[in-house]
Amino acid sequence: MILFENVTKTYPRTQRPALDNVSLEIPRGEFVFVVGQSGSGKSTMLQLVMKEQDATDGRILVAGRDLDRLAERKVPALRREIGCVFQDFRLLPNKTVYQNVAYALQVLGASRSRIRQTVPETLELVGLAGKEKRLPHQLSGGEQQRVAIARAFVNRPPILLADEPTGNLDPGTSLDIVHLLQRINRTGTTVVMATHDTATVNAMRRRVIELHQGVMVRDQQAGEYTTGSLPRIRLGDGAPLLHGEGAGPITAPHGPGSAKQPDAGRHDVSAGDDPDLAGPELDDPDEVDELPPIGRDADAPRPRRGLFRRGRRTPVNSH
Ligand SMILES: Nc1ncnc2c1ncn2[C@@H]1O[C@H](COP(=O)(O)OP(=O)(O)OP(=O)(O)O)[C@@H](O)[C@H]1O
Repeated sequence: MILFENVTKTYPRTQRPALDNVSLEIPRGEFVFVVGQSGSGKSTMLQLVMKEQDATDGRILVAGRDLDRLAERKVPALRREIGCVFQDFRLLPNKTVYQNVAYALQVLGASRSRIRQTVPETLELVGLAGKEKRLPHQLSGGEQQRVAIARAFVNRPPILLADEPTGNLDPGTSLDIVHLLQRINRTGTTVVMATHDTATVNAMRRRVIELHQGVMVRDQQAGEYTTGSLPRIRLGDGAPLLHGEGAGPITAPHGPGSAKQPDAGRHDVSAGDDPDLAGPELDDPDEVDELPPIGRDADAPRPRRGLFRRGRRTPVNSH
């Protein structure tokens, strides 16, 4: 599903690669944490998957597509396969919960009947049934992130990328959000979550890919994440540092086995047409221009700072 073969990314006018000869495979349906200090290359990795950035060297396959050979006109189709969640939620402030989620389908040209069916069932999935008519400022931080997850997932993408989705949330709420991502993962969607959040990673015990100055230094099933306190192993001259002696098996990157298989991980959740759950009609089709960057909104103008560039880091109330 996602394959990196000897991928290097060096940004213009920089000395050191942001990602340095990274090889990995993430099979369909997996849940993976990407961890590492600030500047280690986590966001760059996610941007490469989205083709928000191009690799300087190496090969990337995503959902059966070789990104280096993907024509520009086919990038929107790639992005429709990928939902994105960010630290700062990026909701439309003047739209209700329902409208924020419906919008993601509307820009994809979904029919009204599909929107009326899918939005309520997705809001129910993320635990927001009953809050359809609230505006983002009437929600807690955790609830806002649930809306963002609903928006990213409403089209049932086979891949969900989450870049520091718990960065603005307190520990308990963070765990709730990661449990929600796990629930989405159980529907067959591959989840890749970049995070600094050691407690969450340690609570979940899923696959952990660790980056250090752009180098992948760990790829571990059922991994932990402990910053600074574990002994480090030197592999040899010039080799990367390896964390976590005794912390569990350290696996080699997977081979390129399944990466070319077409994605079939979509999952439909059926729900009835409950009028109580149906939100207000979208009043203005021209609102498409206001849509903030999300993964599947491939046709919207791309922000200059990139889909995965950080916005504010202002803590918000997450209770
Ligand atoms: N557009 C860019 N132009 C130049 N350098 C960049 C750009 N984006 C990222 N970098 C550099 O690439 C390296 C990796 O950055 P990246 O944002 O991928 O790290 P990160 O692990 O996601 O960090 P953080 O956790 O702070 O978000 C850093 O040295 C960063 O300064």
